[in-house]
Amino acid sequence: MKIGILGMGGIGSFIGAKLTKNYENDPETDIIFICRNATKKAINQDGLTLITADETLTAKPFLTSDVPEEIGTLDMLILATKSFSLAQAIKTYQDCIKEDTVIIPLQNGVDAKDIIVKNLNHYNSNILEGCIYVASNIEKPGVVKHLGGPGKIVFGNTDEIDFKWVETILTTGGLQATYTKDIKTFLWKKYMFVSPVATMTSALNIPFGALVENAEYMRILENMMKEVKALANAFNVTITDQDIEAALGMLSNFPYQSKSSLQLDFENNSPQTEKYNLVDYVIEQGETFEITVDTYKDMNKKIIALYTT
Ligand SMILES: NC(=O)C1=CN([C@@H]2O[C@H](COP(=O)(O)OP(=O)(O)OC[C@H]3O[C@@H](n4cnc5c(N)ncnc54)[C@H](OP(=O)(O)O)[C@@H]3O)[C@@H](O)[C@H]2O)C=CC1
Ligand SMILES: CC(C)(CO)C(=O)C(=O)O
Repeated sequence: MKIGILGMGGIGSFIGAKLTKNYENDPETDIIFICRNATKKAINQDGLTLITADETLTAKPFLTSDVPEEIGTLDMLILATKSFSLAQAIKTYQDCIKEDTVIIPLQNGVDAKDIIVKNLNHYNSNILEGCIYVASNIEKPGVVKHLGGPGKIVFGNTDEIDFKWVETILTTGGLQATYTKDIKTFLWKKYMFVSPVATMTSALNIPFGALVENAEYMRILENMMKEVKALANAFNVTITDQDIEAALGMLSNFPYQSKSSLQLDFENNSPQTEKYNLVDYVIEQGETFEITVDTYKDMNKKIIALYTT
């Protein structure tokens, strides 16, 4: 089995280090890190380092490459780029994907599968959907720190094909992974937390703790969650008021100074951010389905004023 991980940043490295360590003595399983430039150079030189609270793992994969011919065709491809890199990444590694390659995207968002389908030049019935519950960031190329969260992967599909066997491959590889046919609900529930929190903390330029301690901010956040709930319903996914309560409560589990990755990307003047997937997508789909997303529109105006003038 040839497993490729595309994008060796916070998420890809968390997954890649564990899979490599757990499959290092298995001659039948090759783990391939698909990365480029400084990351590729650092991993080739020193291996990939994952720093966790309990241990520091150094992993040397079967292959580190950004050359499709060298990578060859893959049996499984885990997509761990940011959302804005997904379309180009699929186009670049098109030849590594055969008809039955199992593809698992883990981006924050609900449209990764649509992006893959749009950019793959052939039919593939094995494009799954997924998400990961973790906080893991690049310290420097080839060195990644697991900051918290269980690292649990939830993945699945909604058609009749059974991919339970993929769960066994991932768990044998040292990952917490759960296969579900209800993946849309998981994706939307995660989105219903990540998107409003990222949008609001970016728009107001405040850490998570400053949201929690302000009742008016929490009321606005709840409105945004309700707007996502309405949108999920338009996609035939049920989000309940209890889910919203739980999401609001979850915010207090983060340290006061926590910031969303969207906010950090704005602060760091990153050339690209996930704003489209986390903010604009809700507004765009709201308009398509004629769902009121006024709170999102207000916050979007603030984001534009704060970061693009
Ligand atoms: N980090 C986290 O804790 C969490 C992140 N997420 C989500 O997971 C996704 C990934 O996030 P994260 O890991 O933080 O992102 P990072 O920016 O840390 O990593 C993305 C990596 O993808 C690489 N990449 C992009 N395009 C290509 C390409 N064509 N070929 C090879 N490598 C490529 C980038 O490399 P390069 O530098 O060369 O461009 C970079 O190393 C996002 O959607 C995020 O929202 C979800 C939960 C938590
Ligand atoms: C909001 C958070 C920290 C939740 O995991 C996240 O995933 C992000 O900032 O992208």
